[in-house]
Amino acid sequence: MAAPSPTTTHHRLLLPASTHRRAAAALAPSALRLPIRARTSRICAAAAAPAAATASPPATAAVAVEGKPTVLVAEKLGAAGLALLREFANVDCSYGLSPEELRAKISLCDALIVRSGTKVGRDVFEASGGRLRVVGRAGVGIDNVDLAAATEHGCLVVNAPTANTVAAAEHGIALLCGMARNVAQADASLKAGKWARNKYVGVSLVGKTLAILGFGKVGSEVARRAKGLGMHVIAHDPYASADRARAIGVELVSMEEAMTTADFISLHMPLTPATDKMLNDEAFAKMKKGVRIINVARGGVIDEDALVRALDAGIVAQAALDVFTKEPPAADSKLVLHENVTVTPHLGASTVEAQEGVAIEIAEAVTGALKGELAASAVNAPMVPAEVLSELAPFVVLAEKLGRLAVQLVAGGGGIKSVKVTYASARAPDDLDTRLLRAMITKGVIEPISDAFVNLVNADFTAKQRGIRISEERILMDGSPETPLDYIQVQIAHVESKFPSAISESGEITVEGKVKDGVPHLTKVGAFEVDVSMEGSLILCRQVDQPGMIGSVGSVLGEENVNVSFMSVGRIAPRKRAVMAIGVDEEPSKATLTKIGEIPAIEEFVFLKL
Ligand SMILES: NC(=O)c1ccc[n+]([C@@H]2O[C@H](COP(=O)([O-])OP(=O)(O)OC[C@H]3O[C@@H](n4cnc5c(N)ncnc54)[C@H](O)[C@@H]3O)[C@@H](O)[C@H]2O)c1
Ligand SMILES: O=C(O)[C@H](O)COP(=O)(O)O
Repeated sequence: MAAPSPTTTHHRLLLPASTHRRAAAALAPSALRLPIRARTSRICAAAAAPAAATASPPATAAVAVEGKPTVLVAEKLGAAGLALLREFANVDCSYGLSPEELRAKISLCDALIVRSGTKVGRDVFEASGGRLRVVGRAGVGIDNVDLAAATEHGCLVVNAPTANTVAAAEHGIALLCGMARNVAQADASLKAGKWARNKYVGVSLVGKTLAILGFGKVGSEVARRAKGLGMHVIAHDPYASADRARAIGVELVSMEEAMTTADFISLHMPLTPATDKMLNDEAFAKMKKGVRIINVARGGVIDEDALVRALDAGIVAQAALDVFTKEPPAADSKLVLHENVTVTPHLGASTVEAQEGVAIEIAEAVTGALKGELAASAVNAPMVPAEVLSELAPFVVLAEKLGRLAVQLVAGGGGIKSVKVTYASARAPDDLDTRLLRAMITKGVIEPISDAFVNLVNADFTAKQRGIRISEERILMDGSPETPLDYIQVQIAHVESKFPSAISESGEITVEGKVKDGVPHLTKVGAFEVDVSMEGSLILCRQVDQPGMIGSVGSVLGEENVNVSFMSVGRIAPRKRAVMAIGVDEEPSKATLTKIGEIPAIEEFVFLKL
C-alpha cells in the first residue's frame, strides 16, 4: 500500500438528480428515520370528498388509527393524493385554519401539507413540540415556509417541484396573449353593454423581444411557447446553463440587457432575499418605454408601489399579474384596480391536471419521508441517491457508533469544540458522498451528551449551535475503489479522556473503525490496534501484557452471566502495555465492573455503550 496522501474536502448540501425511493426505504438507516410519535388526534373522515377550494373543516370526524402517523392537510389537495396519504396515515383535512387553530392542532401531527396560502412560520414549529417531522409544500414556491426554523427543529421540508410547471407556463402565456390583446378589459366592456372596437387595439407578439427573468422549469417552458409565437426570447438567470438556453434557442443576457431591450418581461424566479423587490424604481427607470410585464412568480419580486408609479408614468404600458405581495390583495389596491393591469387570483398552478399531479407528487414525498426515505424533493436536507445509500449503509452505522464511542471517552463529556473525521478510501474525493456519514457522526457525538434529537436535517445546525466544529479529511488509499471506504477515524481534540490510552500520540481521542462482512468493527483506540465488532456494549481495559488476562476478565464477566461476544488485544510490544477490547451482550453490573478494575494488571478501564 502506498503512503496515504491526505486531501481535504469541504462538503456542501447538494440535491441529486434522482433517487429511487423504494430502495432507499429498505436501506435507510433507522437512525435517520423520522420518528413517528404517539398519536391521539381525531381525524376527518369526510376528507375524501374533494370540497370547494377553501372549505371549512369537514363536519364528520373519526378517531385516528393508533400506530399510524397523522398528516394535517391544511389546503385543498387533489383526491388521488389524499387517497395515497390515507393508505399510510391518518389524514386530517382542515382547510382555512386560522394561525391560532393551526398552532393548536400541529402538536398532534407528524406531517403538514400546505399550498401557498398557509404561512408555516417559526411559531408553527415551536407549537409542534417536536412532533412535526415533515412539511409538504404542494407546489414549488417555499417562501411561505420558514426553512431555517424547520431545519432547526429537524423537520424535513419537501415540495412538489415539477407537476405544476406546465400549468404555470401556460398561465404565463395566457396572461401574455390576453394582455397584448386586452382580452379581460374588452370582455368586461362588452358585458357592460359597450362595443368599443377602437379602444381595445392590441399589440402584436411576433418579432417582439421577451425577456424571461428566472430561466428555470417554468421560465424555460414559457420560452419554448413564446418561440412558437414567433417572439425573440432572451433570458437572465445567474445560475442557468448556457447550453440549456441555447438548446431552446434562447440567449442568456445580463440583467441590464434584459431590462433595456425587452418589449415584454416575464418573471419566473423564486422569492428570496436576493429577488425581493427586484423590479423596483431603479429597474423600471431602465426599461423601454411601453414595456409590458407578466408575473406568475411571486408578488414580492416586484415593488408594487414602484410598478404603479411606472404604469402612471407610461414606462410600463401594461402588467398582467397572477401573484401579489399580500394575498389576497387589499380590495382598494391601486395596482389591482389600475386600468392597464390584468389580474388573476394566483391561478398559475390551478389546472385539474396540475392539481392532481401536485397532490400525488407531494403525497409520495410526504409518505416517503415519514417512512424514513430520503425524499428527492427535500428542500432542507442533503439528498443521497438510493444506490449510494445502499453502498454506504454499513458505513453509516459505523460512523454513528464511532461518534458515540468517541464522545463517551471524553472525561465529563462536555467541552468538545472540534471533531475531526478522516475517511480513508481508494475513491476519488468527488466519488464519495460523505454527507450522510458526517451527519451520523454528528448524531453519535451529540446525542449522548444532550437531549437533542439529531437527524440528517439538523445535524450541521445542531453541531454549530453547540459550538462543535466537524471537519472532514480524505486519505487517498491505493487499492480497489469498489469498496467506498477502507476506514473511518474520529478524533476529538483538546479534551481529557476517561480512558487516557484512547489519546493518540498527536493528543486527540482517536477511534477508528472498518466494515467487515457488513458489520462495523472497532479497529483502533488511541495507538492500539484492536478488532472488535461494534454490537452491544464494550469494555476497554489497559493492562500490562501478560498471560491469563483474557481468562481473568472473562471469568469475572462469566460469574455474572455476561456473555462476551468478542475479545481482542492490541499491544505496542510483547509484555508491554496492551489494550483489551471486550464486546459484551449484556450490561455488567457496577460490582462486576469494579471487580474488573481490581484485577491487579489492569491499569485503566471504561465501559461504553455503542
Ligand atoms: N403562479 C403560480 O401559481 C406559480 C406556479 C409555479 C411556480 N410559481 C413560482 O415560480 C417560481 C419558479 O418556479 P420554477 O418551477 O421554474 O422554479 P425553478 O427553481 O425551476 O426556477 C427558478 C429559476 O430562477 C432562477 N433565479 C434565482 N435567482 C434569480 C435571480 N436573482 N435572477 C434571475 N433568476 C434567478 C434560478 O436559477 C432558477 O433557474 C417558483 O419559485 C414559484 O414562486 C408560481
Ligand atoms: O409555487 C407554486 O407552486 C405556485 O405558486 C402554486 O401555488 P398554489 O399551490 O398555492 O397554487
